Amino acid sequence: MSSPTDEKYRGPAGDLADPSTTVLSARKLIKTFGRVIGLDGVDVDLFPGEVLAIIGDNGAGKSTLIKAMTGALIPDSGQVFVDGQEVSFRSPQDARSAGIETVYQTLAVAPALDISANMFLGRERRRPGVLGSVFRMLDKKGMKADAGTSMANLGIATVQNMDQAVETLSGGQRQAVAVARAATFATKFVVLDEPTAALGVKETRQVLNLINQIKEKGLPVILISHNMPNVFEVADRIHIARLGGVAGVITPQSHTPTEAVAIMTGATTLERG
Ligand SMILES: Nc1ncnc2c1ncn2[C@@H]1O[C@H](COP(=O)(O)OP(=O)(O)OP(=O)(O)O)[C@@H](O)[C@H]1O
Repeated sequence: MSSPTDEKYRGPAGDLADPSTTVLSARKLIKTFGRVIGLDGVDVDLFPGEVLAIIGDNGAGKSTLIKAMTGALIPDSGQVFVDGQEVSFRSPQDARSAGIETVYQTLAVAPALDISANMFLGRERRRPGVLGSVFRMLDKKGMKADAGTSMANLGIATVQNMDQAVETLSGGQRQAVAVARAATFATKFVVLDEPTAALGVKETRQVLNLINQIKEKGLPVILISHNMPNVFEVADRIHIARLGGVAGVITPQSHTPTEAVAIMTGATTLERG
């Protein structure tokens, strides 16, 4: 029999799911860097339509976990399932082809290019007919229109002109372009690694709104963040990474931010069932 306190700390959120019911599942992921253990047998589930936050102290293994699930790092062992099918991504491009978009802290935007060129970077669309197939002409008009529609659909009203070079945008607007690009091309889920770390209050609000918009579109989101108020505002579940492992999975309803930090730092242990 468990006491109410045990129940609270165990929570329903940490039970592992059948990968056939998840968008993404990782099982027993291990990644070492020489003697350093990056991942020590980590399990993760991402359910349809949810925002899953990944929190943890510096060096807890958050980035390594994301990279090992999205082809940027190849795990030493373990399994990754997408829509119930086991995958083994060998590169980030493999994951992109499978409908997974990741926005890293170090933004992969091309500053000198305009917004629509950035949106379609690496996925440039050619003009129809011989103009595209023989002369390799780009469908700039179509890309511009679609970039504008994507930004508008995501409620990004502050960027008016798709011809504007990305280097002239504010940090928040640049982040918005990167997130909009991810949301436009992802068909499975979007991963955001510290999307608000370098942003001011207003810009952070814009990115949080974007996360909610992506969720409303039905795309699940994995959000890595150190910002507890942000995490508690947008996450459905919170995966707490610690020392290469998992300290537990909680929800904003089951725990307070203070309790989350205590679990994250090892001051409290989250008992698992
Ligand atoms: N390429 C690498 N070579 C050697 N060690 C690495 C490498 N990448 C990560 N590590 C180590 O693996 C552990 C987990 O690092 P990781 O970057 O995943 O942590 P994190 O939780 O994302 O941290 P932060 O919040 O500081 O970004 C750390 O001890 C780190 O030093």
